[in-house]
Amino acid sequence: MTESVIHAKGLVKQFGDLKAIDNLDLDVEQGQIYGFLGPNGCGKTTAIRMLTGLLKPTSGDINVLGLSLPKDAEKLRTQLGYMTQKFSLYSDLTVLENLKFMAALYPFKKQQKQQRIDELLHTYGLDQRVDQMAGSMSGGQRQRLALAAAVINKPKILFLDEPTSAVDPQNRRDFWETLFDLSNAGTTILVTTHYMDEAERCHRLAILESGIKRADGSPKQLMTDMQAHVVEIAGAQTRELKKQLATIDHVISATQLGAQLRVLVKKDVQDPVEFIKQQSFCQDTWQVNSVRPSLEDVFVTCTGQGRQ
Ligand SMILES: Nc1ncnc2c1ncn2[C@@H]1O[C@H](COP(=O)(O)OP(=O)(O)OP(=O)(O)O)[C@@H](O)[C@H]1O
Repeated sequence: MTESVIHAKGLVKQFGDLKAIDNLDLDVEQGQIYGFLGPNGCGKTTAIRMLTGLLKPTSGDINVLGLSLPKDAEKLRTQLGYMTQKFSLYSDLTVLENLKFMAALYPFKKQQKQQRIDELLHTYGLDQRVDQMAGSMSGGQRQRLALAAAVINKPKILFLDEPTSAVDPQNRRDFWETLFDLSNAGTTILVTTHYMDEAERCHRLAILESGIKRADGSPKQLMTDMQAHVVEIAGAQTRELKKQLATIDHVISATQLGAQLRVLVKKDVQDPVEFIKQQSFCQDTWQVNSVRPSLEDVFVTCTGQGRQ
């Protein structure tokens, strides 16, 4: 079995009356890209801050790269990289100045430092922009600079908090290619997101809601194990049909996608297509088909209104 480099057991973080993280267990293997998927405020940043040693848990155990947190946080610092949610670089410094500033936080020898900066400028396509102010760069360019800065110390584990919230789909794709290069070279990556397409790229992910882990597994495994059938209905008067479906006990949710309704039906229904067709309001002209689940279906089934 591959080594677990992040291990948490019974992790709790309480802010006054609010339990931001509630009894979280976590195991992340070396080289894995592990995602935290969840809505705003579900506790993703709080979890990352505890796993990097920046925030003390209320209770629970954390072991990262064999070190116990928060006790050994200082020993761990040089082995981690952390790209925070907000743009954490200096807008009024150039690309080069920002990288030099970050490099000064680590014990580089002078020549080593320049070599590493040159390497990063090249890898992240920034060599033509060394003298550009970070504040004048596009969202995608800034994100590349932030990533270069986060990996300047060649971290064993890289934490990324909603890294692609300000970039377009092409930049997001390119960014993920870079993450797979890092993962392939042995870097473990923990990334938070609320985008389904991003979560789907992870080797493994945890779905978080109100600080609680609702599901954990590879995207494929989560879709296979989902506790619901997915049915698509094409026909007239979809808005009215949606309202009627919402009143049926075995229907978890119904949502409109273009001209069709995508309906989640509880797993204990044997034949979901027949089940829909047998409803009194179902019209013969409607096309009802069983379809493969998506990660969004998994998310809806195990969170919010899906949890009945
Ligand atoms: N220092 C703090 N003091 C009090 N409450 C806090 C503190 N930090 C976070 N919280 C609360 O804990 C909950 C989880 O916040 P957190 O930032 O971890 O969520 P998140 O999933 O990262 O959200 P987002 O996607 O919006 O960043 C929120 O309700 C937040 O208001």
